[in-house]
Amino acid sequence: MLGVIDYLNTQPMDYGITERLPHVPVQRGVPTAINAAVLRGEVAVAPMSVYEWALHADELLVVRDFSIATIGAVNSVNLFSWSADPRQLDGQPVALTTDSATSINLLRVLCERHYRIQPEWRSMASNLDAMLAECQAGLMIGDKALVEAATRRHLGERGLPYCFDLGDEWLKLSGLPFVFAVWVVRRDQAEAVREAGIVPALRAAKAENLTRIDELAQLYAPRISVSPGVCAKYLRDLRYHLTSVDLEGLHTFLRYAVPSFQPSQLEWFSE
Ligand SMILES: C=C(O[C@@H]1C=C(C(=O)O)C=C[C@H]1O)C(=O)O
Repeated sequence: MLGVIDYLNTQPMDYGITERLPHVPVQRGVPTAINAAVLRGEVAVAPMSVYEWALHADELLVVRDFSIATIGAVNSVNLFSWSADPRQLDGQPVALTTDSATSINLLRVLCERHYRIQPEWRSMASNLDAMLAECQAGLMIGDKALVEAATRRHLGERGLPYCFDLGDEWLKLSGLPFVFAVWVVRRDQAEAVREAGIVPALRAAKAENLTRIDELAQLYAPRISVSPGVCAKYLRDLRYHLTSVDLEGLHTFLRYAVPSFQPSQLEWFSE
């Protein structure tokens, strides 16, 4: 079973994959749902939040050269806030989307090491109106965050919230790229994944789709009601590889976020 995160950012790996792998069942969902399906053993290969992978690295192999990553602005991991400076969120209620495992921990790291504040965290569904009615700020990810950042709505009487891109904030702290997700294979299902040819199919889809970004953007834009231009720029600004500088960013984040993780626990999936 293949897991797919139902966001625009995974389209370069996922578009056309059911035609390439007609006999492989696919499960779709938000990152936390796919993370849980992998850990339960229902899904053998999927993109996974790097935070969750690091907690379970001994059960999982990592596919070489696949990621959802950024250098600077990512455009879809945004802290919407009534405060003009994140430092003003000290002691304030801040909502964290239940869809994310990596980005919520990126915000925790930024608060600890960059802003030096301690907000009061609240887990909430990805609804910006509800988050900002209850809290001083709210973290959103994925398509909903992309749409909110592209449209910048006024919310009730308080008007337009400030918007901080966590890709940018991480670059300011570390000077490095940030890796949100890697593709993992369950160690106990690696042989079945190899036999089904899933990773070569993902690799072929990625190679072809990255040459057709405008087409992917045109097809996806109506689903989220933003322009194809916004979708195409979003896809072009993201990184889908795991080069040595991405790995440096990943290991730096994990040193802060998952101190028990050792880089030697990273084991590659052999194709
Ligand atoms: C950049 C993003 O990366 C995602 C963020 C994730 C997380 O925060 O756990 C997991 C998978 C990625 O799809 C995004 O979805 O906006």
